[in-house]
Amino acid sequence: MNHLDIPVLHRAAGTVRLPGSKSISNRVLLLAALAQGETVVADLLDSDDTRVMLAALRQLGIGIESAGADSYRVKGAAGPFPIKQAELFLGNAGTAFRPLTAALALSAGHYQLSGVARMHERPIRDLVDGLTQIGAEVRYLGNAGFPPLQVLPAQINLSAPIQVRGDVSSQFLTALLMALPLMGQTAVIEMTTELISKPYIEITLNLMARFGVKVEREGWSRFTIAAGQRYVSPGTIHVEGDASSASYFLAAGAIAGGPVRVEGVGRNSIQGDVAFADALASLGARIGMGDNWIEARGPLSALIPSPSPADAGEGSKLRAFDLDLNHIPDAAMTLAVAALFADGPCTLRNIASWRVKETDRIVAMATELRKVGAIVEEGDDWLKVSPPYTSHLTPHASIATYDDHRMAMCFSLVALGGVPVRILDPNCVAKTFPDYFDRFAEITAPVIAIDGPSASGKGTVAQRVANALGYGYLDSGSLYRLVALAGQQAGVGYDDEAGIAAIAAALSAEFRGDQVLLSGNDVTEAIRSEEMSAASSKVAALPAVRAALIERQRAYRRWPGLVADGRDMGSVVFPQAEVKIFLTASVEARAERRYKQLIAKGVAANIRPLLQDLRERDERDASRSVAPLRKGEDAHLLDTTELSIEQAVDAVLGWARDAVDGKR
Ligand SMILES: Nc1ncnc2c1ncn2[C@@H]1O[C@H](COP(=O)(O)OP(=O)(O)O)[C@@H](O)[C@H]1O
Ligand SMILES: Nc1ccn([C@H]2C[C@H](O)[C@@H](COP(=O)(O)OP(=O)(O)O)O2)c(=O)n1
Repeated sequence: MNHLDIPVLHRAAGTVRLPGSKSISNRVLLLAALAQGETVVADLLDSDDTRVMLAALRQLGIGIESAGADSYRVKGAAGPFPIKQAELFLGNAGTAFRPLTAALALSAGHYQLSGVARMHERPIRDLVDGLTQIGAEVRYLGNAGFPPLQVLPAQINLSAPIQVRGDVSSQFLTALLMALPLMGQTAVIEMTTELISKPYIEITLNLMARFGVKVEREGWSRFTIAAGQRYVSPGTIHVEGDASSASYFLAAGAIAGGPVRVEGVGRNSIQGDVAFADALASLGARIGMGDNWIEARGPLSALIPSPSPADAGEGSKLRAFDLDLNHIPDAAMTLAVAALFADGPCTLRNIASWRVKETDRIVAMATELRKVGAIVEEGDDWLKVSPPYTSHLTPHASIATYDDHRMAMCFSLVALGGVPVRILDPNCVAKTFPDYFDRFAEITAPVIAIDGPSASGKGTVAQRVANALGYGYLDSGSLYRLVALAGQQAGVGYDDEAGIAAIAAALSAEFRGDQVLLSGNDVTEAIRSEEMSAASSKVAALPAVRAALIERQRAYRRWPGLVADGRDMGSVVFPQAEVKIFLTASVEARAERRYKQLIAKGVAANIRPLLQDLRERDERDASRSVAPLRKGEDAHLLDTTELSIEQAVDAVLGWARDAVDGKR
């Protein structure tokens, strides 16, 4: 079976930009389609479900254009869909199928809705019954109670309240609520059974309000949409990051030092799962929150006085917990794995819904947690997890994931316990977060940052250290050199900041062994010319160019680790690096090294101009306004003037070992 091996991880720190929330993405698309005016939907989730929704809306006559990465401009119909006849194929996208059924039932046209075989096994009777009560014509084309469906024009009558069950899925209520304002009349919905997943209805009501329609509710049993309301575009709407996806990163920060920051959700979030941060805080994690971000760090250790705030709390455990988690069933899974890192037995209560999700998550969780040494008891609607008696997790466990994206994501946290772990069928994360493991690596892979002036030996030492440790290697200077060369080829002046930054953002660079390719062409030698050395130093001084290259550099942070060399690796690009080194040598020694390098390559060289050039470049790199070259307080100084390459490499490896030992 396909698998992913996650190596031993000691620390989690960094920033993750979350993918858009699935629940919000498809709701916003539909509301924008029905609204009056044009809506720019920014940060939309790119997933199967949203692609299906976009295609269906276009087929129904809604003008939708791309407005940049993950952004769309939706021209609202200001009412029901303009196309009155359509056959829609909606794959397995429940978040498209249900709301579209309701909106089409009120659009006075002839429609057919179908999906993949699995979609035809998913019940829809409660919604169809609700629509039938108000006179809508919705017919089953296959098995009664299931898609595919046919929708016909009908006379809608809203004089009596619509009676709907709330205990199977809250999506049926969401679908009705979003469609009813199309009629412009007063509409009332009454729940006949207890409503589950209330936070999801809160999302629906909140988004409807953003589009100008207010729903009055009496508790969670009766909802009224007053007459005369219609959807109006709010202009631009940003889709929040997915709060359930945030839980893995926040837990990683709480377990393994942090700080880990997620961007895209925060204090103003409308998603119930942000309450996961409160749960983590009750375990002792230190949580920070802004409007659009949440940050987690490990608990402050009460016993060990910490020498500096940065070290505070490292190594201290989470507090054992006993929590009712009914309000955050998805994010609660993350807590079950976090329990491995607690100081005693932990109980998760009121999680019966786990039994009817992608798999029986109570059984799955208990089975897999035992594989890593946990002591687990389970009940109908609870789970009790105790860390292993020895407090050492079992290494090399093979974790089954049950075609459940959340199982795969949760169990990645095990590696933070200092043991390697194997995740079986890791691609199941594609359901909500296709590049989850890459993002997780970007906050957990150890980084050795080596900065210093030209010809100090950074590249030579960094490559040898990377080889010795089996880590990846990033020569960040080559990116600036590539930008300079691409700028020259495109005829853009080095003082045209916006022009060069655009080139940096779109740079098509590839490192293949020792070869460097620019747009597919080998430029390994070309970027090393003295002309490009000088030009790269110029483009590197442009703040917009540096900003454009940051994410690209961070994406090199992969398991089992990265050695990165440059000027601002430790200060800007990887401020959380485990080991930071400022590598230098006297300018004379450096000039002599360059001289020897050039002669060895058969290039005629002269020591004086080399000295002059180095001094000028040192000056420019050290005096620029953004990310100037200088030794940070937290960096080790390594002066190689009198050292051999081996001695320099040994010094770096020694610091790297100390850093890991300190984490044990
Ligand atoms: N102690 C040393 N540490 C690192 N490199 C050294 C040392 N002594 C001599 N060198 C040589 O210095 C030259 C410049 O190193 P390089 O890695 O290209 O520097 P940088 O990446 O900092 O510009 C290389 O040819 C390298 O072999
Ligand atoms: N992280 C980095 C890496 C390089 N730069 C700048 C500094 C240099 O002038 C150019 C080229 O860097 P490079 O490391 O390839 O140059 P040297 O090999 O040290 O001469 O880019 C930077 O500003 N920030």
